[in-house]
Amino acid sequence: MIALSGPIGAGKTTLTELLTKHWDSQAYYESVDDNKILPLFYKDPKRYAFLLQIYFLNKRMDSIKAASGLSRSVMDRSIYEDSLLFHLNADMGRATDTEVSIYDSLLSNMMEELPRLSYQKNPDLLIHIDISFDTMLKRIKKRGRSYEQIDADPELYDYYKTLNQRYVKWFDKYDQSPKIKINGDQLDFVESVDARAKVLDLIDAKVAEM
Ligand SMILES: Nc1ncnc2c1ncn2[C@@H]1O[C@H](COP(=O)(O)OP(=O)(O)OP(=O)(O)O)[C@@H](O)[C@H]1O
Repeated sequence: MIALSGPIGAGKTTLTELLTKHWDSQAYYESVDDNKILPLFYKDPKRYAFLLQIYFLNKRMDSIKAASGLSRSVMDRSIYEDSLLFHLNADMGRATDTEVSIYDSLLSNMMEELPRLSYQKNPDLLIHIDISFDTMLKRIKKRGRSYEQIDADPELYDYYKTLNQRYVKWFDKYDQSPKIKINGDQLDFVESVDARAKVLDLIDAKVAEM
């Protein structure tokens, strides 16, 4: 099982599609457009931050159970990033200490690897797509999901900026599995065929050495 990570608009969904076509393996997507809580969260983050995390935690655990054990299955986002996002929201006063501590302990309880379980919850490889803050803003604008737009809510600018910075530290510290970083600014695999081939080569080489 392989998990992708990266900031909003990094291209996780596209890379999941590319990889699973390339390997003829199974993709696990968390549909953003069907998520009824996400627009509510963007409108009133204080009220919906905790509920949104419980929603994601539940959904991602479903994907982990389905994807685990399947060779080269790919999840379009890792469960650990939810925690990164939730902590950022909590630091912005959108969740209480009690909610954070319940979330943290629930996550660690759910992710504990038990020898008697037939499936493993941590991925075999994490593929992280690193994009700069500028690229992130451009992609968010280009994609045009209404609730993500800074024009509609200027406070999102700081939220996105801090999020992007926290991703860098998060990836450096990540140690739950082997990992590889793709420079999404230099290798625009969404637009460029050459970049696509290079990214697939990099990932194939990493998988071969595991
Ligand atoms: N745990 C979370 N807490 C708060 N918001 C979240 C969380 N997970 C995802 N989101 C929000 O959901 C939306 C989709 O995010 P995500 O990065 O998963 O998909 P994406 O932007 O479509 O990714 P990509 O373009 O890389 O395929 C974003 O607005 C993001 O902020």
